Amino acid sequence: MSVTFGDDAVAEKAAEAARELAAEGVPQALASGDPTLWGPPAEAEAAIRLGWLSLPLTSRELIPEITNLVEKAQAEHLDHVVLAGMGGSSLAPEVICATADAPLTVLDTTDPGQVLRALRDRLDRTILVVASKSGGTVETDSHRRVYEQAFRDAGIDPADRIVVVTDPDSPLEQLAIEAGYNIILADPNVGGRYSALSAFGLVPSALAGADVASLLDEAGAVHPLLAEDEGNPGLELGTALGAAALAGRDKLVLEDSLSEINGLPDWIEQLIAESTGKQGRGVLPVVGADPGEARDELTAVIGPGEGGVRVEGPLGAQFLIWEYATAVAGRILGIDPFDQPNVAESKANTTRLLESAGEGPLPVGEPLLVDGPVEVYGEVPGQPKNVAAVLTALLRQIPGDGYLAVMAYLDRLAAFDAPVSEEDSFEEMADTWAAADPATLRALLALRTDRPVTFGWGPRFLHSTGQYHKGGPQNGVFLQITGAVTEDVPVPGKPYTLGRLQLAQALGDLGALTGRARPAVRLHLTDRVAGVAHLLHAAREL
Ligand SMILES: O=P(O)(O)OC[C@H]1O[C@H](O)[C@H](O)[C@@H](O)[C@@H]1O
Repeated sequence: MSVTFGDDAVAEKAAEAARELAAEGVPQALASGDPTLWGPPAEAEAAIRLGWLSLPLTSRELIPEITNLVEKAQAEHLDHVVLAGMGGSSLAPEVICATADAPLTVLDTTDPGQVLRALRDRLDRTILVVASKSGGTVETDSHRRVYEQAFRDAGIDPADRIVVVTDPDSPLEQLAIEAGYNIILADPNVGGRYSALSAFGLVPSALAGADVASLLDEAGAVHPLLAEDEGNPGLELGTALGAAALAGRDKLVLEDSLSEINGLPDWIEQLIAESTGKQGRGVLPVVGADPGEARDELTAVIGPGEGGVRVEGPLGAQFLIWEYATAVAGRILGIDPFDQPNVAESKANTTRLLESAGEGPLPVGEPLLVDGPVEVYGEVPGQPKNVAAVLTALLRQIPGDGYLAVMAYLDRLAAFDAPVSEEDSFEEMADTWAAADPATLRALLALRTDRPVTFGWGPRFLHSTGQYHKGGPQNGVFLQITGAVTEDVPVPGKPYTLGRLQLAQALGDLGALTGRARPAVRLHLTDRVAGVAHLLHAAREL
């Protein structure tokens, strides 16, 4: 495992901060789980949130139980592994499985189309992992309800197919005991985004076929370094992130293109955004972007490559080092890296919207304008006449130290429905998919501004960068995309459908953003395919 610097200024600042922390005994204290390192207000939370430090050792106890579960699933030919879990309960397994080439279907969406895709795929061979630390997350609860119903309708006993990963004594544990589900309890002294090496990361990944014992070995190999003042990669990375942010380089561009690890930036994004984005401070992770020249950017590269900071090492070690680094950066920035004080606001807004609308329509308001398949909602300066003018106005509103966040409450897999010919080369197919993918908007808009542009799928990002948007520096500009639902999915036992919940989530977050006087616009696609094409066309023509 190594942390190296391609930028002398960052290297010097990191070394200076590391010397100061070493003089205060921080590396040793953090490695031994001292909860006082983030000040008195954070102490109570930190006292029950440092269990991740010992997971490379303690999670070994889970291996026999996990092996039994895997053998049982194999014996029953359950080879379609579906993971219902939000944020910390699915981001690590997604990277672990993508890196190990182990097929895993992740459900961290309320998009009815995307959920239907999973439901219609090999239900007879599906094993569902319901993962929630709190046991009360609405998306995960909805997935469980939908799958229970689908299993029953197919004559399958849900108890034969559902595995629950949760904290001891959560409401989900109680429900799972009563329903007779397989239950694996996680270490309650580990927060969601620090849980990669806990049962949350290991159980679904092992079921999908990843070698999770090796991950623990990889983390175990760097574990002894965490108490060191010198040659401690966690300290080197954490001081680089913290000191760079204090010096104004608080946008962290995460790159992994040359790495053998697939998708780690998405996991780091949640870890950094939720841990640091609070009290008007924080580090903004930017995923999928080319490094820019902006004075407030720092590039972190996973694996080989060019960048301000390079972090090279196997996945298990990366998890532990980034967690430790985040805790160190939190101390440098003077924030509590273990809470997420603003995530609940959008959730509360969503609940209120659903309750007050009853069975009536959700209060979407009147569109400001309609441009072909795109309705525009919200306030935009300069009386724009079309989508292109709205995008231009939003880009102009980004402050000099700010960013634009694009948040798409859509089916993340829909772009792959775009028709390709078998004669097409892979590059041609990739171009076709990119032309149907709302995520392409990020790159197109990034060409028109020198400020960072981020992209998140809703509601997934609400459990990640959503904290930073609301709790971090108030310099974001926000572009929501929602879409018409053609086939909805009822949530058994609840008065709403997934489509209604998804829209209420978008509106709930929009309320939290506009309540902070942030510029925020919602583009609603009345025809999703045509709407994405229209948006991308407008962005290309800017
Ligand atoms: O595992 P759960 O309790 O369902 O939580 C899932 C996610 O929910 C919240 O939004 C938190 O902000 C995240 O940190 C967490 O990972």
